[in-house]
Amino acid sequence: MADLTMMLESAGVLAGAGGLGYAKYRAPRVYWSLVGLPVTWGRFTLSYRSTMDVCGLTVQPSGLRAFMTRNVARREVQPVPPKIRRVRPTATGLRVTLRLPAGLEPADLMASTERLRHAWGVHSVTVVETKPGFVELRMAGHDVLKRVRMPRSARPHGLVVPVALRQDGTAFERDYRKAPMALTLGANFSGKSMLQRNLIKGLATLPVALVGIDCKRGVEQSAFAPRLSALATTPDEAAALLGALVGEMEERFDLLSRHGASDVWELSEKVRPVPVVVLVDEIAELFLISSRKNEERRERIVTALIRLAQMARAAGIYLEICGQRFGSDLGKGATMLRAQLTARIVHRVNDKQTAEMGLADVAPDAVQVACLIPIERPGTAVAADTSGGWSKIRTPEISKSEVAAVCREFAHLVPDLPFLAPFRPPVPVETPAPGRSLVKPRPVTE
Ligand SMILES: Nc1ncnc2c1ncn2[C@@H]1O[C@H](COP(=O)(O)OP(=O)(O)OP(=O)(O)O)[C@@H](O)[C@H]1O
Repeated sequence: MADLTMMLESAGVLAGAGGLGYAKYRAPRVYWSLVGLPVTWGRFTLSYRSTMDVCGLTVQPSGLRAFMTRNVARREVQPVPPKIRRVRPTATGLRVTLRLPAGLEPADLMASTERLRHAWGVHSVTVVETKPGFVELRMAGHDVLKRVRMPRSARPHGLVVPVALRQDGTAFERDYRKAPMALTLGANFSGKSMLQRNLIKGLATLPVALVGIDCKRGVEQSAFAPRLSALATTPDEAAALLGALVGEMEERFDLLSRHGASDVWELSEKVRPVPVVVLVDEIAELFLISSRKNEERRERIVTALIRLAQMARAAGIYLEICGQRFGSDLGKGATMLRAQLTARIVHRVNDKQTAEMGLADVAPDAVQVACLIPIERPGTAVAADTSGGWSKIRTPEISKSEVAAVCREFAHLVPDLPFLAPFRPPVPVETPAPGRSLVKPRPVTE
């Protein structure tokens, strides 16, 4: 019934808009549901066997099956493709679940995605292993990353935040329990801050403490002050804040050992400390030093970051680090820290070396893809997952004021954490009067 209503609505839109040609480019979802989907489904059904055959994705049938075909059905024994288990249309594409026969593995299909996409005339085909022996072919009918619309079901929950759309039309989520430490790289204007905005918008609604480190004097993060438990806007403040986080991590380890737990998630809700997400806007600001006297501060910052990256997961403290580059050129400790940040997102880069810094150790085949992200598609990136796979993603565009409004709405969720109290940011005044201060200090509650 819902489908019928959608079709009728779509037909109305089409009639009003002036036809298929218009819809194909201006309303690709409407075009897909009225034209693309039936055509692709038909094409797929009719050509499935022959396409799999020419792509080399068939195997000889088992001995019993070959015997039955030869002697009962009295037909010539033909190689068989993976069995289709389910075909499911979506608003942007078609999903097909396949049972792999012995002799085929997901990598065989992954290597043929270009050929499959041309054979069925779709924008892209992504192969995802759903469980051993099963894969899902995700066909996207059009370029869903051109205008990002997140699936309606994508909502923050637990410690999972949907932050972008994948090329196959599914939501890309940051899951802090699965991938606690993350690194986002990208050139100037590639969309790193947009990704952090999307993260903060989602995290703000969850029961977590948000800690910002934005040494560009807080230009990006100070607007989110109502929902931040702490904000450092200079390297000196960052050094003190990171020191406090290391102290808290050690106290949480004492708590874990008193309860015989190895992770905060093993503790009962009553004693479990609040998860803390630390968002660093530009890592280079913490590593680079302008004079010798800053060396000691740099040393403290780098040591604290490495300790947090190595151990803080169990204490429920998570790192989300952004930067333009992150290699040995940042100096001692940089590559060691990078190795601990296993969730990687790489936006458009200026040179292949930067893409390699982010992806070579976790998803080497994605390096070339990151190098080809066009400048006119800000917010597009390659996200590597912890299993060695990767996907092309793009964040939804969202304004700073929209995220600031969410932060104000959920300001009541700022947890009471005394160790962060000295670092609480001043809360921006919503509509400053001319000539008046833009910020007012937040009262510190001990
Ligand atoms: N997903 C997106 N869709 C559309 N526009 C975007 C997207 N992401 C970023 N942009 C635009 O691209 C520009 C740069 O984005 P952003 O500030 O996030 O980049 P950045 O990598 O943080 O840059 P810098 O390193 O200079 O701070 C902004 O004008 C922003 O509006």
